Amino acid sequence: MTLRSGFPLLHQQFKALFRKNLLLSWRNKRATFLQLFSSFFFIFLIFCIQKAIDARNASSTAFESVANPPALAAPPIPPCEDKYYIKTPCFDFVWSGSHSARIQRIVGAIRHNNPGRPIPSGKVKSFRTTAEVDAWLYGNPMHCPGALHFVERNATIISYGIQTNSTPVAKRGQYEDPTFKFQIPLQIAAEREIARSLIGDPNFSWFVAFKEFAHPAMELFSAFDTVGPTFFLATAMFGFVFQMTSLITEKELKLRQAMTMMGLYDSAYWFSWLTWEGIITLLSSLFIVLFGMMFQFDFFLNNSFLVLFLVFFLFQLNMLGFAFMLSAFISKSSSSTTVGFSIFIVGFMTQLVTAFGFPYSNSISKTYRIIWSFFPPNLLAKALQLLAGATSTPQDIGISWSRRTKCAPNDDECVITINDIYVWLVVTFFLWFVLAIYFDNIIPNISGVRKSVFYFLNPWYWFGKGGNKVKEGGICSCIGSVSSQEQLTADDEDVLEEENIVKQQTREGIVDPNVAVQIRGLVKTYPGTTKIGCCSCKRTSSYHALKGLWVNFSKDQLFCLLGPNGAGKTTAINCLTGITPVTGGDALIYGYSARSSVGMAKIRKMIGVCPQFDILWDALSGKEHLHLFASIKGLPPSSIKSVAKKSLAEVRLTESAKMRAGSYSGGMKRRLSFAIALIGDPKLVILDEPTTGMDPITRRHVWDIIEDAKKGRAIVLTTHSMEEADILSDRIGIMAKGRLRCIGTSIRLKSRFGTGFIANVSFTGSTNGQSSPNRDAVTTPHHEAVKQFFKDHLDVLPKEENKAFLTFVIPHDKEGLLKNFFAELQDRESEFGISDIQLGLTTLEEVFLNIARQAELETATAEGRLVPLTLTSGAYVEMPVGARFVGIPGTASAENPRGTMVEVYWEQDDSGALCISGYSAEAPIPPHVESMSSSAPTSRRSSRSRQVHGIVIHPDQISNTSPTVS
Ligand SMILES: Nc1ncnc2c1ncn2[C@@H]1O[C@H](COP(=O)(O)OP(=O)(O)OP(=O)(O)O)[C@@H](O)[C@H]1O
Repeated sequence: MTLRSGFPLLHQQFKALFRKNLLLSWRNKRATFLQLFSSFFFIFLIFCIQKAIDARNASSTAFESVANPPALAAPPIPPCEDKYYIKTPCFDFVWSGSHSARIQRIVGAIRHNNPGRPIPSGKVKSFRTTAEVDAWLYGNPMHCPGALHFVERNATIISYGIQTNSTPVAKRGQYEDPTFKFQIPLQIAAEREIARSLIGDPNFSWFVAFKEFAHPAMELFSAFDTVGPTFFLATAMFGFVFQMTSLITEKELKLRQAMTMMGLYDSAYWFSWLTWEGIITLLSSLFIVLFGMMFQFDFFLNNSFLVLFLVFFLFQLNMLGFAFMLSAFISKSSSSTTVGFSIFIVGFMTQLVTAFGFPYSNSISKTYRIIWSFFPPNLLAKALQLLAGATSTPQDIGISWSRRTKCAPNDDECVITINDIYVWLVVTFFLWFVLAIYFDNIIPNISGVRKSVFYFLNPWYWFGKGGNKVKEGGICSCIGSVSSQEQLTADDEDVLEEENIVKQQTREGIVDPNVAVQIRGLVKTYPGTTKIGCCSCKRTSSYHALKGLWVNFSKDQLFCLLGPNGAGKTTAINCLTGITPVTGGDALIYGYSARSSVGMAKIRKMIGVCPQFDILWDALSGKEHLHLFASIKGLPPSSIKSVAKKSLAEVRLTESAKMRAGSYSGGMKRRLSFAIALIGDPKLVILDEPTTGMDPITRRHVWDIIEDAKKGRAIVLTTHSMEEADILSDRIGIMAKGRLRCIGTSIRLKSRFGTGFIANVSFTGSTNGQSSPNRDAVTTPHHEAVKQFFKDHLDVLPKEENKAFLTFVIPHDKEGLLKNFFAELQDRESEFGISDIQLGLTTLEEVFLNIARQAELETATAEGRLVPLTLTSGAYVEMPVGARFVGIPGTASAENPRGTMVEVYWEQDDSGALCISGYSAEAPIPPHVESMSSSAPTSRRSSRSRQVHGIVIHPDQISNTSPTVS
């Protein structure tokens, strides 16, 4: 099948990713709904605020245009209860001059003639003098809104004075102006009745009317101007946070890395996100303007639709670019909400400052304006201020499309126009977007790999022909010197032979057509770094994860890489797939070098990878995953459907093809990851623990698929299942501490590194007991007889024993004796009470443990890592991790002149580390073993390390003779 490349592939990848983004948004309905429609909620809130403001202003004509004001007839004296903040009982007014009968009559007339409401006598209070009134007011605050003071000068002159409170007060949004409410009615009433008294005509007409000035409407207090920026910033924050979360999640879950491994173009990735989010932003901006018009805001009705739409669209697009850029700095998706919230708070505060006029004023330096305008919420605040100002009164016509380049109506300073804001938003959007791609390249990815700070200066980068060289370590950390790793000579003869073959082929330039992958002295050293924090420097030393790997992986074969945790298997795979840069050596995959970026581009087309962790989107179905990865790989569109269908059938996921991967079981997810690795018929398939979490039936099924998949391609498998390795592998390499320790077929490894044969002898009539490595635990006459039989004929003692069975390990050199030995044992079965005898070769697991233990022992010895063990006899030993035979200090006697020793049994714990599982009974140390003192290794690291308490005996010294311990 010919895979697409170049622009057609870029286009295909873009379409597939765009569809993926669409599906993710569709499946995450709540988030998408908020992105699109949250503006409705905020516009409704602005509507409510505007209604409240309008209601408050309803009593005033200031906000209306009054061309021909009507006359207001003189108002009556209001009841005192009408006053805000009054204490009852209250008086409508108090007065002084009560000693004058004429004044009394005038006050009586004021009460009776009050228009529309005669005032009862109990609602006024009389005093003789002004001083008495003051004394009463002082002693009874808030019991009366006003006072009249009459003085009868003579028969023709009556003077009067008025006392009222002059402070306007507010209550529930309404203002009370005491001049109009109390003072003027009292004044008119007093003057009317004084005039009538002086003229002597009680019906004398005294009509006073008030008229305000004709005036245009004042600027309305606009909710858009004040709360609009914050509310629309909040609307944009939904998209901002969701976008950051999506990008960071794809980074965090290594989804992006997986797609890159499959040959994804970075440009397809970024533009697919930009296009999809651009569409969402466009719709959301459209809805903002439509909702605003629906609520009949002058702001939306009087400004041009296009002007408004562009303000919201460009602002939200700008925030999107800002989110893209920030996501390069964040590695945990959970942090995006915190970052979003912080941006909102900062935006809220800077918008507040903008609302007060900073820095868009002629009196403030242009430099401030430029700096301020880089933060998108500030530009939004200014744009809304201009647009609100342009529609603040009903006469204002707003900003039309043609006026966008001119000063906004009512903007006296005219420091910035709407068009300037557009330009700023567009330019800064491109800036954020370019910075997002730049930072994404130079900030270490999830594998700690990044490009050089000046990567874009390499012309080849732009042509996709190199320039993708990567580095390790953060840009703000000084990479410590990488100590060079000398190439160590292999200890094992098979490993050495493999190494020599590869070296010879490399030297002589021989291209073996059967070799798919040739690893030539691959070295990987993770550099140590010095991270400079604010108050401290953190140093880490470099780590040699691969110390020179020389190996060939043949076509049509499965090579299994085994090794304990941290052996370097994943590092080797990551070097092959280009995830991590190679420090030394090289790896050729079908002739292309993994060190060259041109080669890596070719390699990516040929490999399929099933990483250790499932790299899947929870919201996408199995079928959608296969369609996506097939498109990224470059399969012709016409074949994608059938290939995906076939792949799903192969991994038995046809039934659940349409189910979302999030609801798959662990085994189903692994199967899907496996199917993704095989898509596009790759010539090299790398499977990193592919069957983890699968049930035994499915696992066997996947093994069948792997077996079938060997044809025409090379497969590299890493696994912790020895059974899997045994069944599937054509060749196995066991790694430990960054080196290949042994290589060969399963049989070869078992016969070379296994302890020999395992004989299991079961007894009749015995109940199952606990197996015990300690042979003192169980003894019966039959047991003793069988043990003696083995001792006499093969010179071995049991490795494990309990009431039910005895287990013996028979060394390879006894193979010639076995036929007669077992024939005789079978003849005497009834005599020994034997129910069954089983004989087998040692397992691969044992080989693995032996290799791992040896590697641990080497390291533990070098590092001085010791493990204590107290024996049942009370003796105490302390040995390096992995030590098998340990002599017990102080046990030399006449009977055992070299002392005694125990064999220590090791197993791997859950984390893969070696721990003691048991130990044998004490046995004499054979005479040929080197002297006790010389064989006790001590730490070469430092004097701080503890001393070995015991004698570590190399297994070869014991196996050179008959087994002495069991
Ligand atoms: N980015 C890194 N920086 C520093 N050290 C690393 C880095 N990645 C891996 N290592 C170290 O390199 C060693 C080899 O790791 P690797 O993941 O290759 O082991 P492995 O054999 O795949 O183990 P497992 O079976 O647990 O997957 C480990 O000691 C690990 O801590």
